[in-house]
Order: sequence, then structure tokens, then C-alpha cells
Amino acid sequence: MIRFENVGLRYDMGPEVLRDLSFEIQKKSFQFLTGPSGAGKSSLLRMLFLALKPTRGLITVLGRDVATLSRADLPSIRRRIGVVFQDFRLLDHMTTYENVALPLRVRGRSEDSYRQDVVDLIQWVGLGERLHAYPVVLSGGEKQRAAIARALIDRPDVLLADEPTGNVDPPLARRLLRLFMELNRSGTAVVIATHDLGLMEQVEARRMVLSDGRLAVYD
Ligand SMILES: Nc1ncnc2c1ncn2[C@@H]1O[C@H](COP(=O)(O)OP(=O)(O)OP(=O)(O)O)[C@@H](O)[C@H]1O
Repeated sequence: MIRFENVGLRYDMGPEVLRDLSFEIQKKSFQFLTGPSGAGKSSLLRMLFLALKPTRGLITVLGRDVATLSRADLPSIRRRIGVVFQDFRLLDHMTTYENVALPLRVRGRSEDSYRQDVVDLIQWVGLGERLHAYPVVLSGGEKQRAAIARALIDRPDVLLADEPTGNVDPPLARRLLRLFMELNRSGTAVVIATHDLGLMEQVEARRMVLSDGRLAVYD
């Protein structure tokens, strides 16, 4: 579904921060992306959701070479990729419901067509009681779950989550992991970028380990 071939990345005139990355994120797969701080996880995630172009090599997303995508092509491909950012990026003046519904509203969908889906998804992530709360009153874990729901509302083929358990206690981290696994069982590919060894030990899953700009994959 997303394929990297000999991908390299450098910022400006600096050294290559990622080198010779070749791997594929397959449909319906589940993997962790890990590595020491500064190894390039965030940069790799940004390339995975098409926010950053590689300086060399080939990236194909859903069969399309990203180097040849026009600006007009980007939104339809990005919609297939859900992203949960480390800092959540919820809009402060919107409730949980409004934040989660936003991607559909931006697309011009009528509220009647999505209201129930949004409510159901918010309940699925365990935020039913917080439907009309604003981010300022949500805990870190609640914001995390609102961000997950927003990333999923448009039914992406792949979910990328950057340190999704970074702000939550171990019981909630386990709950979030179960949520990701349930999502994966229903057919969504999942990539979890994390430093959390305890989290990774809970599931047998592919590990993509970045170190010194290179990637080793353990299936
Ligand atoms: N916008 C940028 N301009 C120049 N260099 C950058 C930029 N973003 C990242 N880098 C450099 O690229 C390397 C990889 O950074 P990146 O943020 O991808 O690592 P990371 O593994 O996500 O780190 P962390 O886990 O601490 O967030 C680092 O050496 C960093 O200094």
C-alpha cells in the first residue's frame, strides 16, 4: 500500500538523516516504528503521510509515485491515511464531536449523513461522556482518544500514530493498544511510532527499527 525504495532524506544542505530505506506497509498490516530519539521517526512519518518529499529514492502510495502527484491529487490520497499527531492538534474552539466531524465537514458532507457515525466512533474510543466537551477540559488521554477518532472518521486504509501512548498511564496505554488492534482486525493497516518497549512487548508485531538513519525490519 505504501512502498519505499532506496529512500533518502536530507534537510537543506545537511547530512542525510535517513538513508536507503526500503520497505512496504502492507494492507491490513500492523507494525511498530521505533528507534532512539533523533533517529528520524518523525521525518519518516512525515514522508509516510506525504508532508515531506524524499531527497532521493521512490515512494509509492496506493500505486502512485508521490514525486509525480500534483497538488490537486494530494487531498484524495491523504484522506486514505489517518494520522494521530503527538500533540493531538485538536481545535480548541471545537467540542469533541466537532473536532471528530471536522474532516467530513471540510469535505462538504451534510451533518445528517455523518452525525451518527461520529457519535458511534466517539463512543467506540470511550469518550461518549465527553461528546460536547472542549479540549481544554479533556485530560491528555481523552485528547489522545479524540485525536484517534478524528483520524479514523473518514475510514482511512492506514493509521499512523506518533507516540500514541506518550501521555497516558499504563492501563490506558493497554486500552489504546487494544483499540488499535481491534481497528487492525477490521482491516486498517496500523503504524505506531513509539519509544515504549512495554507497549511493544504486549503484541507480536512487525518492528521497524531506525538507527543512525537506517532501518532494520523484524517481521
Ligand atoms: N526541519 C528540520 N530541519 C533540519 N533538520 C531537521 C529537521 N527536522 C528534523 N531534523 C533533523 O533530522 C534528524 C531526525 O529528526 P526526527 O525529528 O525525524 O527524529 P525522531 O526520531 O523523530 O526524534 P524524536 O523521537 O526525538 O522525536 C535529527 O538529526 C534532526 O535534528
